[in-house]
Formats: sequence, C-alpha cells, structure tokens
Amino acid sequence: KIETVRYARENKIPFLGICLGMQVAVIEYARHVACLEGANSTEFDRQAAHPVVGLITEWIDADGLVEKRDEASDLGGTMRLGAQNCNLITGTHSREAYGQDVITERHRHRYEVNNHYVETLEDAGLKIAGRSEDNSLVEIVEVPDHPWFVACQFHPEFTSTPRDGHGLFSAFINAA
Ligand SMILES: NC(=O)CC[C@H](N)C(=O)O
Repeated sequence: KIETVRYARENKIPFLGICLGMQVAVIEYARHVACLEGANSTEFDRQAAHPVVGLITEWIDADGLVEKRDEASDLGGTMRLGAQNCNLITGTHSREAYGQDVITERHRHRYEVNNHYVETLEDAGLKIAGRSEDNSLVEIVEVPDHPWFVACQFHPEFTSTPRDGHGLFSAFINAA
C-alpha cells in the first residue's frame, strides 16, 4: 500500500485515500519526504521509531487534548464513529470540491494522525486541508505540487449515492 501511494505521489497520478488510505498516505509522506525513517502506524508497529499515526490514547497525555478515549475499554473506547464536523482550509482541493467551509462527514476508525508530528509533516510540505470541529485532529491531507492528491480520515462513500455522487469522488474522477 505504501508503495502504491508513493507511485501515485511521485508520478503525479490523481489519488484519493480514505481512512486507512489517509493513514498510509501520511506514513508514506513521513518516510519518503519528511525523512522520518521507520515512520509507521502503531496499528502495525507498536514500537515504531516515528509513530506518525496512533491511537489517540497513546499520545493524548503529552499535550492534554480534550478528546478522551480509553484504550482499556472495548473498541468503542477509541473508535471515532458517526457524523462529525470538519473545517476545510481555503485554497485546497478539498475546499474547492465541497464549495463550503464546514462539512459533516461520517467516521469509523480508531487511529489518528499523531499531532506531535503535524508540524514536521507540514514543514516537509504536507498540507493539512481539513481539521475536526475543534481543530484538534487531522481530517484531510493534501500533497502540494501534485495535480490532485487528497486523503481523508472520514468515509465519503457512506454518503455518496449513484444519483448524488459525493463531491470528492467527482473531483477525483475529473482530475483523473
Ligand atoms: N476503516 C478504516 O480504514 C479504519 C482502519 C484504521 N486503521 C483505523 O483507524 O481504525
């Protein structure tokens, strides 16, 4: 999966990553652009040298973010589920595809981009195109200097229908 993302990124092939697709895109960018050797999600390597994606409970303590989920509880404890608002950043492909600043999208995942690495990733050029309502969590990333590379933590396919196709899918197909 990482090599697939790398191929699309380096060869400027339109890419839309969803959920794990976003997490893998972040790992790929961390490894090959931000030069964070050994970057991984703790889902795949709990001892990762650079845990750029992890359970929020694994990195929440250091900066005391408000969202609290307990890893010791059942999966629901760390699962982010259901419709949540996301703030889009002006000038991004995502903002253009949606045509509005705040969107509501459905989630179903446990792992999050580790905020401790966001600055490093941004310094390496990764664009954070969307954040959760309180701006605490990364929801969408984009790769600049690329025709169309968008990856989101939420699931646009949950609200897309044959008659009313989701804007992200339309924009992706148009770019392709
Ligand atoms: N639906 C998904 O792709 C979610 C998987 C993902 N690794 C998680 O955060 O749980």
